[in-house]
Amino acid sequence: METLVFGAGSLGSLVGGLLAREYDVTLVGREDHVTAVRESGLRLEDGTDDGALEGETPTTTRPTATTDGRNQEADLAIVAVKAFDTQAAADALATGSFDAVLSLQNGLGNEEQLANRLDVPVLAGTATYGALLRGPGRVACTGVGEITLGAREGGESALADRIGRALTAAGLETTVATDMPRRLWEKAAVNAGINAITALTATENGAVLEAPANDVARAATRETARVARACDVRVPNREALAAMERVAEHTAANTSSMRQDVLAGRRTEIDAINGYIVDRAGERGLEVPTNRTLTALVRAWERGQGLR
Ligand SMILES: NC(=O)C1=CN([C@@H]2O[C@H](COP(=O)(O)OP(=O)(O)OC[C@H]3O[C@@H](n4cnc5c(N)ncnc54)[C@H](OP(=O)(O)O)[C@@H]3O)[C@@H](O)[C@H]2O)C=CC1
Ligand SMILES: CC(C)(CO)C(=O)C(=O)O
Repeated sequence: METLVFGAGSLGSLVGGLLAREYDVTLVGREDHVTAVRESGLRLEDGTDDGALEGETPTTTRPTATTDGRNQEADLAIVAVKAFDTQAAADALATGSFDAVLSLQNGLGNEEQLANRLDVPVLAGTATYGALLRGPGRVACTGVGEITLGAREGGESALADRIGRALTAAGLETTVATDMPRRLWEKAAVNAGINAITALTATENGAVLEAPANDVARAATRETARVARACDVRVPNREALAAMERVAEHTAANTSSMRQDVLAGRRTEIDAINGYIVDRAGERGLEVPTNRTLTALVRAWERGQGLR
């Protein structure tokens, strides 16, 4: 399975590096990383606390690497850019030729943007692997998780089954799911409850389990589940709240991706998480005051940094 990974940052380099043990992989990334990969290969390192990858890493794989994502050809294109770069990725991929495109991004609306621009099937996906680009040509797996993928509208998909088998054969933990809309919305409900709050309050994920942040996190999660149902995706409040608190408990000592972005002075994925929920709620005449406030505050921070 020839694979193009569009967005060779942390997640894209990890997934691309793991796949390159088995398949021809092309990474589309930035200059310094691409140069390092071309010169010395891509080094995969074990960044897990418990040495979960010991024995398999460090290892060096040799994917092809380029800074130009236009006019590429592959069986599969995996999109691993931040959500605010999805449209640019779609525009570049539209100049190439692929049998399928798979998003592994966080947030909502990425698959829709890709599908609106591309003539090939777009699959939905999520990744619970932890990845960190430690420097040019060096990526660490900070947590072994899994990739879940399937038809973006839900239901059976022979294409998703085929890609799922190929990812599994390359040693990636993979699940093919028939309920991707529910999974994406539930993940968004988790992120809506954790990411912006921890970014704004400079706390670790576990903080949302305790007063006074817990009320705000639960309100954001409940609002998200309500909007999901208004979009015909069945996400009961009880399940969304349980998922948010389960993830916060399991990752209590972790720094959320949005807090990491804020700490690094980078643009966040607020538009694809709380912001997306505000937009869908607005279209349906629903009030989502908690998500609206969190979105406004994170956008105000981004504006203050000159990031938007
Ligand atoms: N990291 C993780 O552990 C996980 C991440 N995710 C999700 O995966 C997605 C990617 O996250 P992550 O890997 O952390 O993000 P990164 O910012 O590390 O990776 C994205 C990379 O793509 C590059 N890029 C963007 N546009 C282009 C382009 N047109 N051409 C070439 N390179 C480009 C970026 O460069 P530049 O920064 O210079 O623009 C960056 O290096 C997000 O949606 C995230 O939420 C999901 C699960 C786990
Ligand atoms: C699940 C969670 C909240 C883990 O930190 C995450 O997905 C993120 O930080 O973006």
